[in-house]
Amino acid sequence: MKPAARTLAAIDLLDRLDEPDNIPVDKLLADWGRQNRFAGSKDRSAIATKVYGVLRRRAQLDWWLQRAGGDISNRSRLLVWYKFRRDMPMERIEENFDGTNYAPEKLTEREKRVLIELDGQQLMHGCQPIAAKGNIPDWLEEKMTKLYGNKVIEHLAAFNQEAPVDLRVNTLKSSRSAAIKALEAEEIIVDPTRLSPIGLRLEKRQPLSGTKSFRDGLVEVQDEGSQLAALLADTKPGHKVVDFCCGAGGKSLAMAAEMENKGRIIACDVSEARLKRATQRFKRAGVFTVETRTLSSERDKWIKRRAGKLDGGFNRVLVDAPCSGSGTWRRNPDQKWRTTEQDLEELSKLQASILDSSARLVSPGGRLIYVTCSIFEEENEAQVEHFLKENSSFFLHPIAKIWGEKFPSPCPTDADTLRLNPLDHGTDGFFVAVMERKL
Ligand SMILES: C[S@@+](CC[C@H](N)C(=O)[O-])C[C@H]1O[C@@H](n2cnc3c(N)ncnc32)[C@H](O)[C@@H]1O
Repeated sequence: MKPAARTLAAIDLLDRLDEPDNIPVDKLLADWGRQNRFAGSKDRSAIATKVYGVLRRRAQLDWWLQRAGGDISNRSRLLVWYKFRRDMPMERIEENFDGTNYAPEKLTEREKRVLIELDGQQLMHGCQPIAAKGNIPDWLEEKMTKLYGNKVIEHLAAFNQEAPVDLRVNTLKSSRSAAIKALEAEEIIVDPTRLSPIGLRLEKRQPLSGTKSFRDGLVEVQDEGSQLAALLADTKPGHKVVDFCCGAGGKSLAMAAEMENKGRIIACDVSEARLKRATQRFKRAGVFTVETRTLSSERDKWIKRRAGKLDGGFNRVLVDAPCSGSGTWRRNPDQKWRTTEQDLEELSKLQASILDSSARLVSPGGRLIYVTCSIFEEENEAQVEHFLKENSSFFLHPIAKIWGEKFPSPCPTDADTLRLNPLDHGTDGFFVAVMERKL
């Protein structure tokens, strides 16, 4: 594809992301690649760089557009993003807007004036408000400042970096050192992760799905934060466990390995498609203690039936709740432009309802582990506080206690719950609370 065709494709994709059906950017790009087979891997990668580039810098690009008198559109955003790249002199920008077939219209006089206004400027400007400097929507500025205080800009910058690729070693099939060697033999260089004792971090982004190590189930792709959340469930061989919102099974896989394939995990979700993907992953990993269950909702009749059983409930119920995904902005920068205050309110209600229902499955002395990949208080601490107020038979089990028993690294928090973030921990944003039912 010529440069202008790539530019047009990127603008079209950015416009598509503004539509209300919430297709995540990674899926949109993958679908586009499948539907446009004429595009080679270099084309796809160049288009993705432009799309992510604009999504990660959107608030700053809009700030400059307003200041320089441009209109706010994805075409203008990409144009200004080009302008701030050192490798894009005016001739190259014009080449990307050449007005031919399969290319964006030629630059207007107004657009050219905007570009002249930006001559000699840097994307970051001292007069930008926090929301612009940190590339978040205005309504999130107060929330993020409350969370991160005077380090808010640094935190937002960390949320704007590309996330590393982390792997979890499947201890049913390998040790960390053996997995490092097996990957090295396939020219994949990894380093041990800092916090998770079973994690590896790729030195550089590389396709993994074709490698023997991956196909043989020695490793699974899983963010280090997600690994820690699963490990903090502290499952033991022989336990009975429910993974209440199991999705494609990431945490079930980690728990099954911790349980040495002994015991039973019931992996539930309302999405059949995700459960199907989970089943394939269990097979590859050699996990045979997991059975899947499709729920109609968090109030599914199965829960009522199980909760009423006399044979004691489950030792562990892990709730990896549906959430805003604000902890994963490094991977999904589109998400922050889509989440609204109303979404947060609706999600909070759903989370409370899921917690309330799933708690009924926990046996006396058993634990309810509440996890989100969100950084927002209303989805995290506030949920736990509300739950404990309504459920006096549960108490908070301090994270530091479990951490000290399981991990060689020092516990990153002295609070009773754990909140991870990219700047301090190098992981996605995650929240974990462990609540125990009194005997
Ligand atoms: C954060 S994702 C889970 C990710 C998964 N645990 C993992 O580690 O890969 C949340 C999941 O909750 C599921 N979900 C949404 N509403 C639900 C409900 N009412 N009851 C149970 N699961 C629900 C979604 O389908 C989604 O798979």
